[in-house]
Amino acid sequence: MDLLKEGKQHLKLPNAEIEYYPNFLSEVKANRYFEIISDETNWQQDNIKVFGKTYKQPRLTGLYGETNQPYSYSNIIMYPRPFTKTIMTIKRDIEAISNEKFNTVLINLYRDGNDSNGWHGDNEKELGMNPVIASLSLGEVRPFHFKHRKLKEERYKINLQHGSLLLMKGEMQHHWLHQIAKTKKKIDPRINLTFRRLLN
Ligand SMILES: O=C(O)CCC(=O)C(=O)O
Ligand SMILES: [Fe+2]
Repeated sequence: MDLLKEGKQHLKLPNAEIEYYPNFLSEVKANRYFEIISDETNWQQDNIKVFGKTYKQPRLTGLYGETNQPYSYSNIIMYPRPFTKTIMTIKRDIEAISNEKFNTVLINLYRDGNDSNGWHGDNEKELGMNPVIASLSLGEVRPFHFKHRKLKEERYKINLQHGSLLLMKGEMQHHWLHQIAKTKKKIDPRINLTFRRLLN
């Protein structure tokens, strides 16, 4: 029985396509990857500027890539480290299921409910037109909110499960915004890996 296929959910929305695999990784594999990625990632906390004021980004991040091409977003420039063995293995499995190729991964660590990722689209120039972004979630379940920039009734939420894979496709990054909101609840850490393909 093909559990991955069985668990696949496909959402066709105006200007976006989403595929969600709630059980992409087994519980055992997801637990193991959570531990390895927590330990091996060279976590950094950058400063971000919001309306001229400087703040610490409300989460820790790490960037890994095939090339040494930097990635910049929200006035931050990140320089990649080479892929680790674990990241290569995860990347291979995500490429197999998605039929896409990725050369960069941005890793986020949300230490608790105070950590977040504000409304944004991953629409940086170096990702090109209609990028496919593959997002793997490990650890605490957090709601992923997304809303259309213009069609106000188009707002949704997916609770991203431990070991799940979310593929964002089509025009989504140009027409929609997404976020991981803060919460007052006492929650455990969550790690998210977003695989991307940077054009050179
Ligand atoms: O943590 C997530 O699920 C989303 C991360 C994200 O949107 C990003 O890194 O661009
Ligand atoms: Fe994003």
